[in-house]
Amino acid sequence: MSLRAIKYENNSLEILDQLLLPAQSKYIQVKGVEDGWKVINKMQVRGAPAIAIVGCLSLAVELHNENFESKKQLRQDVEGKLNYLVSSRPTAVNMKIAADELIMLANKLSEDETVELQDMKTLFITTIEAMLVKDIADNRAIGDFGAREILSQVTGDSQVRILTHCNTGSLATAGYGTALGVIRRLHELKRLEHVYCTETRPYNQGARLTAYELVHDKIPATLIVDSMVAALMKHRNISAVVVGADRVAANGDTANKIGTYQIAVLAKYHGVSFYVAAPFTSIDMKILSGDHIIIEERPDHEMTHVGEHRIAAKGITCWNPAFDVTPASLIAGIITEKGVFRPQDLIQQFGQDT
Ligand SMILES: CSC[C@@H](O)[C@@H](O)C(=O)COP(=O)(O)O
Repeated sequence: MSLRAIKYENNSLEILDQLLLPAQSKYIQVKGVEDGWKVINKMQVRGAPAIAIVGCLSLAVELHNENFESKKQLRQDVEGKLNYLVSSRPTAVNMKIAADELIMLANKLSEDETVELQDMKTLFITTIEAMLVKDIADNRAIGDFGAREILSQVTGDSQVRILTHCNTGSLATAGYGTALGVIRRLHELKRLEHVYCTETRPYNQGARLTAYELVHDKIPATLIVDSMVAALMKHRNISAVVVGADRVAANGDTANKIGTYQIAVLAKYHGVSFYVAAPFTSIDMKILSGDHIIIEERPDHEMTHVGEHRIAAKGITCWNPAFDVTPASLIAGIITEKGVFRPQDLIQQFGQDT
């Protein structure tokens, strides 16, 4: 049975509380937009694609139980709530892209005189529900393109050793995962010798979540702490690094979990190919470079404590940016559901969205 971070059935939404993993697997109910905003902001659900899907589904649940007097009222309601959901976490672009698309749909439907109020509401909800299915299909395509790309760099039938960072699996998406999807696909093809996952300080998404998924799926894996990456590359003959993304700029600069940038620098030094795996919903063609990405800063508590246990000296100040930006020049390829692109080819192929 694959792990399910998001359960959505009969208009009821539940998410696996990722703050409690791996010690406890407990689902919590999301009854509407206010709950949606809170579970995203508190990181009970996290990972760029999962944030967007849970945010939008929380709106679908709320809409289902609401009555509207006019299409104009429905349109205003969804616009306000989507903008509120976008404010829950700033760096991942997926929620913003989903909100912009849904607001455009709401505008179109409210102007279309052939569409009745009830049909508008139903269409809106079914569009949101389709996101869940599409994300899994996209992740499987990412997995396949990524595995083929990595295997094209090795000779014969040899197996590969991959390093990944943070959590990009079933827990960060609707299922299967992005970078972890590539790793799952390599394992399915019996071409994965071993995967190394970083602990991913300060929030330990690697040690708590990726390690949990790898053990669950019986994928040969080893945990390292973040400061071991250079030694790992020197001693363990890593074939490639694959990480996810929270936002890819039009020039290919990529914001991802803090620590990604230093891994990319080390990969360059050691001649290891560094890949980003992300769906198109993580690509922000509206911004030219990573300089325009807002980096979320999280509370000191996440650094000074592990759970409720304080590990840092009392009185010390902290700097806790949750993400960093890896320059496009360090990225060998961006693995998407439409294929693998060199960062510099994104603009040429898809144009800047102004
Ligand atoms: C498929 S998820 C890709 C990224 O969102 C992931 O690596 C990451 O950085 C998640 O950060 P988080 O702060 O846990 O939401």
